[in-house]
Amino acid sequence: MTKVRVEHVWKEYKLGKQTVKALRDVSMEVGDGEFIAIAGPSGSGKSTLLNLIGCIDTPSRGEIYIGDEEVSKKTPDQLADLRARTLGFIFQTFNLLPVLTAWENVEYPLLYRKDIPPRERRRRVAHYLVLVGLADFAKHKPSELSGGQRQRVAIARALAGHPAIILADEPTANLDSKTGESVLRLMKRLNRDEKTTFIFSTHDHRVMEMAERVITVSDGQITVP
Ligand SMILES: Nc1ncnc2c1ncn2[C@@H]1O[C@H](COP(=O)(O)OP(=O)(O)OP(=O)(O)O)[C@@H](O)[C@H]1O
Repeated sequence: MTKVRVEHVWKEYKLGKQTVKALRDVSMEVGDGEFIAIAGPSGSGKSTLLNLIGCIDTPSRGEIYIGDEEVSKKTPDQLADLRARTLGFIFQTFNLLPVLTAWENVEYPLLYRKDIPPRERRRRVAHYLVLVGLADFAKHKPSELSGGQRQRVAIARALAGHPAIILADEPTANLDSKTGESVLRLMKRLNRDEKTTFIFSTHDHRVMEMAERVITVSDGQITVP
Protein backbone atom coordinates (compact mmCIF):
# COMPACT_ATOMS: atom_id res chain seq x y z
CA MET A 1 0.00 0.00 0.00
CA THR A 2 1.17 3.53 -0.73
CA LYS A 3 1.75 5.54 2.42
CA VAL A 4 2.76 8.86 0.88
CA ARG A 5 2.15 10.21 -2.59
CA VAL A 6 3.59 13.54 -3.76
CA GLU A 7 2.18 14.66 -7.11
CA HIS A 8 3.64 17.49 -9.18
CA VAL A 9 4.45 19.56 -6.11
CA TRP A 10 5.94 23.03 -6.33
CA LYS A 11 6.97 25.15 -3.39
CA GLU A 12 7.86 28.80 -3.76
CA TYR A 13 8.95 31.17 -1.03
CA LYS A 14 8.60 34.93 -1.52
CA LEU A 15 11.58 36.89 -0.25
CA GLY A 16 10.87 40.57 -0.92
CA LYS A 17 10.68 40.88 -4.70
CA GLN A 18 12.44 37.57 -5.21
CA THR A 19 10.77 34.18 -5.48
CA VAL A 20 12.76 31.15 -4.36
CA LYS A 21 11.64 27.96 -6.05
CA ALA A 22 12.46 25.43 -3.33
CA LEU A 23 10.71 22.51 -5.08
CA ARG A 24 9.96 22.25 -8.77
CA ASP A 25 7.47 19.66 -9.97
CA VAL A 26 8.37 16.94 -7.51
CA SER A 27 6.55 13.61 -7.64
CA MET A 28 7.37 10.57 -5.49
CA GLU A 29 5.76 7.67 -3.69
CA VAL A 30 6.61 5.88 -0.47
CA GLY A 31 5.24 2.43 0.23
CA ASP A 32 4.19 0.83 3.50
CA GLY A 33 7.12 -0.07 5.76
CA GLU A 34 9.82 1.52 3.59
CA PHE A 35 13.08 2.94 5.02
CA ILE A 36 13.88 5.78 2.67
CA ALA A 37 16.52 8.48 2.50
CA ILE A 38 16.02 11.84 0.83
CA ALA A 39 19.51 12.89 -0.14
CA GLY A 40 20.93 16.05 -1.66
CA PRO A 41 23.25 18.97 -0.99
CA SER A 42 22.47 21.83 1.39
CA GLY A 43 19.65 24.01 0.06
CA SER A 44 18.43 21.40 -2.43
CA GLY A 45 14.95 21.22 -0.88
CA LYS A 46 15.08 18.19 1.45
CA SER A 47 13.63 19.93 4.52
CA THR A 48 10.99 21.63 2.40
CA LEU A 49 9.89 18.26 1.02
CA LEU A 50 9.79 16.66 4.50
CA ASN A 51 7.84 19.63 5.91
CA LEU A 52 5.26 19.31 3.15
CA ILE A 53 4.90 15.55 3.67
CA GLY A 54 4.66 16.24 7.42
CA CYS A 55 1.83 18.76 6.85
CA ILE A 56 3.89 21.44 8.60
CA ASP A 57 3.75 23.52 5.42
CA THR A 58 1.56 23.51 2.30
CA PRO A 59 2.61 23.26 -1.36
CA SER A 60 2.26 26.22 -3.74
CA ARG A 61 0.96 23.78 -6.35
CA GLY A 62 0.41 20.04 -6.56
CA GLU A 63 -1.06 17.44 -4.25
CA ILE A 64 0.11 15.40 -1.30
CA TYR A 65 -1.64 12.26 -0.12
CA ILE A 66 -1.03 10.66 3.28
CA GLY A 67 -2.60 7.22 2.89
CA ASP A 68 -5.61 8.06 0.76
CA GLU A 69 -6.19 11.48 2.34
CA GLU A 70 -5.39 14.55 0.26
CA VAL A 71 -3.79 17.05 2.58
CA SER A 72 -4.70 20.39 0.95
CA LYS A 73 -8.44 19.77 1.30
CA LYS A 74 -8.21 19.64 5.09
CA THR A 75 -8.95 22.35 7.65
CA PRO A 76 -6.16 23.27 10.13
CA ASP A 77 -7.93 21.20 12.83
CA GLN A 78 -8.20 18.15 10.58
CA LEU A 79 -4.54 18.55 9.65
CA ALA A 80 -3.48 18.76 13.30
CA ASP A 81 -5.46 15.59 13.94
CA LEU A 82 -3.90 13.80 10.94
CA ARG A 83 -0.43 14.85 12.15
CA ALA A 84 -1.07 13.62 15.69
CA ARG A 85 -2.50 10.26 14.59
CA THR A 86 -0.31 9.44 11.62
CA LEU A 87 3.02 11.27 11.71
CA GLY A 88 5.99 11.27 14.03
CA PHE A 89 8.86 13.76 13.77
CA ILE A 90 12.55 13.59 14.59
CA PHE A 91 14.62 16.75 14.14
CA GLN A 92 18.35 17.28 13.79
CA THR A 93 18.36 19.44 16.92
CA PHE A 94 16.23 16.89 18.83
CA ASN A 95 13.65 19.54 19.89
CA LEU A 96 13.26 18.20 23.41
CA LEU A 97 11.75 20.40 26.10
CA PRO A 98 14.70 21.25 28.40
CA VAL A 99 12.70 21.46 31.65
CA LEU A 100 11.13 18.03 31.21
CA THR A 101 12.73 14.66 31.96
CA ALA A 102 13.20 11.99 29.28
CA TRP A 103 10.01 10.29 30.54
CA GLU A 104 8.03 13.56 30.41
CA ASN A 105 9.35 14.44 26.95
CA VAL A 106 8.11 11.10 25.59
CA GLU A 107 4.80 11.43 27.46
CA TYR A 108 4.10 15.05 26.53
CA PRO A 109 2.52 14.63 23.04
CA LEU A 110 0.42 11.71 24.34
CA LEU A 111 -1.25 14.02 26.88
CA TYR A 112 -3.08 15.63 23.97
CA ARG A 113 -4.41 12.31 22.68
CA LYS A 114 -7.92 11.76 24.02
CA ASP A 115 -7.89 8.26 22.53
CA ILE A 116 -5.02 7.13 24.79
CA PRO A 117 -6.03 6.56 28.45
CA PRO A 118 -3.46 7.34 31.19
CA ARG A 119 -2.57 3.70 31.85
CA GLU A 120 -1.89 2.98 28.20
CA ARG A 121 0.04 6.25 27.99
CA ARG A 122 2.35 5.23 30.86
CA ARG A 123 2.75 1.74 29.38
CA ARG A 124 3.85 3.22 26.07
CA VAL A 125 6.34 5.65 27.62
CA ALA A 126 7.94 2.84 29.63
CA HIS A 127 7.94 0.49 26.61
CA TYR A 128 9.59 2.93 24.20
CA LEU A 129 12.19 4.13 26.71
CA VAL A 130 13.22 0.47 27.12
CA LEU A 131 13.18 -0.03 23.36
CA VAL A 132 15.63 2.84 22.75
CA GLY A 133 17.81 1.67 25.66
CA LEU A 134 17.06 4.52 28.05
CA ALA A 135 15.10 2.82 30.85
CA ASP A 136 17.71 3.93 33.37
CA PHE A 137 17.64 7.54 32.14
CA ALA A 138 13.90 8.23 32.48
CA LYS A 139 14.46 10.89 35.15
CA HIS A 140 17.25 12.67 33.31
CA LYS A 141 16.69 16.07 31.73
CA PRO A 142 18.05 16.62 28.19
CA SER A 143 21.04 18.58 29.59
CA GLU A 144 22.00 15.43 31.54
CA LEU A 145 22.05 13.25 28.41
CA SER A 146 24.53 12.83 25.55
CA GLY A 147 23.60 13.84 21.98
CA GLY A 148 22.89 10.24 21.00
CA GLN A 149 20.76 9.70 24.10
CA ARG A 150 18.80 12.90 23.36
CA GLN A 151 18.11 11.71 19.85
CA ARG A 152 16.97 8.35 21.24
CA VAL A 153 14.50 10.20 23.51
CA ALA A 154 13.22 11.98 20.40
CA ILE A 155 12.86 8.62 18.63
CA ALA A 156 10.91 7.17 21.58
CA ARG A 157 8.71 10.27 21.59
CA ALA A 158 8.03 9.91 17.86
CA LEU A 159 7.23 6.20 18.17
CA ALA A 160 5.01 6.42 21.26
CA GLY A 161 2.15 7.93 19.28
CA HIS A 162 2.19 4.81 17.03
CA PRO A 163 2.48 6.85 13.85
CA ALA A 164 2.35 5.09 10.50
CA ILE A 165 5.14 7.32 9.22
CA ILE A 166 8.18 8.88 10.92
CA LEU A 167 9.81 11.86 9.25
CA ALA A 168 13.36 12.60 10.33
CA ASP A 169 15.12 15.76 9.11
CA GLU A 170 18.85 15.00 9.20
CA PRO A 171 18.54 12.95 12.41
CA THR A 172 22.28 12.31 12.61
CA ALA A 173 23.55 15.79 11.64
CA ASN A 174 24.46 16.77 15.20
CA LEU A 175 25.94 13.44 16.22
CA ASP A 176 29.44 12.05 15.77
CA SER A 177 29.63 9.37 13.11
CA LYS A 178 29.64 6.40 15.50
CA THR A 179 26.63 7.69 17.47
CA GLY A 180 24.88 8.64 14.22
CA GLU A 181 25.34 5.12 12.92
CA SER A 182 23.92 3.58 16.09
CA VAL A 183 20.88 5.91 15.95
CA LEU A 184 20.34 4.84 12.33
CA ARG A 185 20.65 1.18 13.26
CA LEU A 186 18.03 1.72 15.97
CA MET A 187 15.70 3.39 13.46
CA LYS A 188 16.19 0.49 11.08
CA ARG A 189 15.43 -2.09 13.77
CA LEU A 190 12.23 -0.24 14.71
CA ASN A 191 11.31 -0.04 11.04
CA ARG A 192 11.64 -3.82 10.84
CA ASP A 193 10.04 -4.72 14.19
CA GLU A 194 7.30 -2.08 14.45
CA LYS A 195 6.67 -1.84 10.68
CA THR A 196 6.88 1.97 10.88
CA THR A 197 7.66 3.73 7.60
CA PHE A 198 10.72 5.97 7.93
CA ILE A 199 11.55 8.88 5.62
CA PHE A 200 14.74 10.70 6.59
CA SER A 201 16.87 13.36 4.94
CA THR A 202 20.63 13.31 4.93
CA HIS A 203 23.69 14.44 3.05
CA ASP A 204 25.89 11.83 4.73
CA HIS A 205 26.91 8.99 2.40
CA ARG A 206 27.22 6.44 5.20
CA VAL A 207 23.66 7.21 6.28
CA MET A 208 22.43 6.90 2.68
CA GLU A 209 24.00 3.46 2.45
CA MET A 210 21.73 2.24 5.26
CA ALA A 211 18.57 3.20 3.38
CA GLU A 212 16.54 0.72 1.34
CA ARG A 213 16.04 3.38 -1.30
CA VAL A 214 17.52 6.82 -1.86
CA ILE A 215 15.58 9.67 -3.44
CA THR A 216 18.01 12.34 -4.62
CA VAL A 217 16.96 15.98 -4.66
CA SER A 218 19.01 18.54 -6.52
CA ASP A 219 18.08 22.18 -6.97
CA GLY A 220 14.45 21.51 -6.04
CA GLN A 221 14.00 18.54 -8.36
CA ILE A 222 14.22 14.79 -7.97
CA THR A 223 17.10 13.45 -10.02
CA VAL A 224 17.54 9.88 -11.15
CA PRO A 225 21.05 8.68 -10.29
N1 LIG B 1 11.07 29.95 4.85
C1 LIG B 1 11.82 30.13 3.76
N2 LIG B 1 11.82 31.34 3.13
C2 LIG B 1 12.56 31.54 2.04
N3 LIG B 1 13.34 30.61 1.45
C3 LIG B 1 13.38 29.40 2.02
C4 LIG B 1 12.63 29.10 3.20
N4 LIG B 1 12.88 27.80 3.54
C5 LIG B 1 13.74 27.34 2.62
N5 LIG B 1 14.04 28.27 1.70
C6 LIG B 1 14.92 28.12 0.53
O1 LIG B 1 14.48 26.98 -0.18
C7 LIG B 1 15.58 26.21 -0.66
C8 LIG B 1 15.51 24.79 -0.11
O2 LIG B 1 15.72 24.81 1.29
P1 LIG B 1 15.68 23.50 2.22
O3 LIG B 1 15.78 23.96 3.64
O4 LIG B 1 14.51 22.69 1.84
O5 LIG B 1 17.02 22.75 1.78
P2 LIG B 1 17.76 21.48 2.41
O6 LIG B 1 18.09 20.60 1.28
O7 LIG B 1 16.92 20.92 3.50
O8 LIG B 1 19.06 22.14 3.00
P3 LIG B 1 19.97 21.72 4.29
O9 LIG B 1 20.58 20.39 3.96
O10 LIG B 1 20.98 22.83 4.36
O11 LIG B 1 19.04 21.67 5.48
C9 LIG B 1 16.83 26.98 -0.24
O12 LIG B 1 17.23 27.78 -1.33
C10 LIG B 1 16.34 27.83 0.92
O13 LIG B 1 17.11 29.00 1.01
